[in-house]
Amino acid sequence: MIEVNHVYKKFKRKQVLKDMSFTAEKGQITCLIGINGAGKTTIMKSIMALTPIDSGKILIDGQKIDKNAYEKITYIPDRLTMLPSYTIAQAFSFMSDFYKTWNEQRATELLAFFKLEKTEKISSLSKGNAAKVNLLLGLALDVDYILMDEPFSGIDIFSREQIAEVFTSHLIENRGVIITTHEINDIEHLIDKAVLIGNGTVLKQIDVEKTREVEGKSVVDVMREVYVG
Ligand SMILES: Nc1ncnc2c1ncn2[C@@H]1O[C@H](COP(=O)(O)OP(=O)(O)OP(=O)(O)O)[C@@H](O)[C@H]1O
Repeated sequence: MIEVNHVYKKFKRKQVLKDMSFTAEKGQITCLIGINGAGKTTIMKSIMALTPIDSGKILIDGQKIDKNAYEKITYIPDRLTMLPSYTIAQAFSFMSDFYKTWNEQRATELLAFFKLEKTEKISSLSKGNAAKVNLLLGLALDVDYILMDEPFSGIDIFSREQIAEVFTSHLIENRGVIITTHEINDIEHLIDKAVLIGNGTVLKQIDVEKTREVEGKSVVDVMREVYVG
């Protein structure tokens, strides 16, 4: 489990995270929802210890993140950071050299799933295909937790559907996934938990299935109550 406990973070005088607390379970997809600037990326980077927090505690399976934790967790940023001159094949060998947890077989499986060719150059990928390669490079690591920043952002409906399919496949099973979005519609049916963020804090955590069954409400219904009032 990832536990975020009473986390505070300021950038200069701006309090970006204020008493932020939530959990994300293994085997579940947790979605952080909030408008632009709500602090979603900051919390992801804080979980990865890429951004130092001012106070509070973040635990991964009960442990503070250290260099060994990087074999357990990975962060997929909102854009592909691989060298543009690389082909996908070169990106694969870079990942294999760099990460002990790289799983070439899974990478090849994902490549076929996304109908991409290893000979394609990163610089010539369309936006949607670049998003798929970005996701692929993260998903091909044998880690327990995957953090994804806006995996559906700015890509067409067919690519979104294809990416959504990955979320329901064995490629995700048993792993803990945290994704951020400000567009819930595409993924409401895929997620187990929604964490509604506003003003740097958690306004509400929703068990999606329970809320649907017991209260008859969708995530969007609850969002309307929380954000619109
Ligand atoms: N390195 C930084 N230095 C100064 N301010 C920062 C830094 N990183 C983030 N911020 C500020 O922190 C706030 C939260 O940013 P963050 O990127 O976490 O939001 P977000 O919810 O991910 O937004 P978006 O949906 O637009 O990606 C913003 O006001 C942003 O300007």
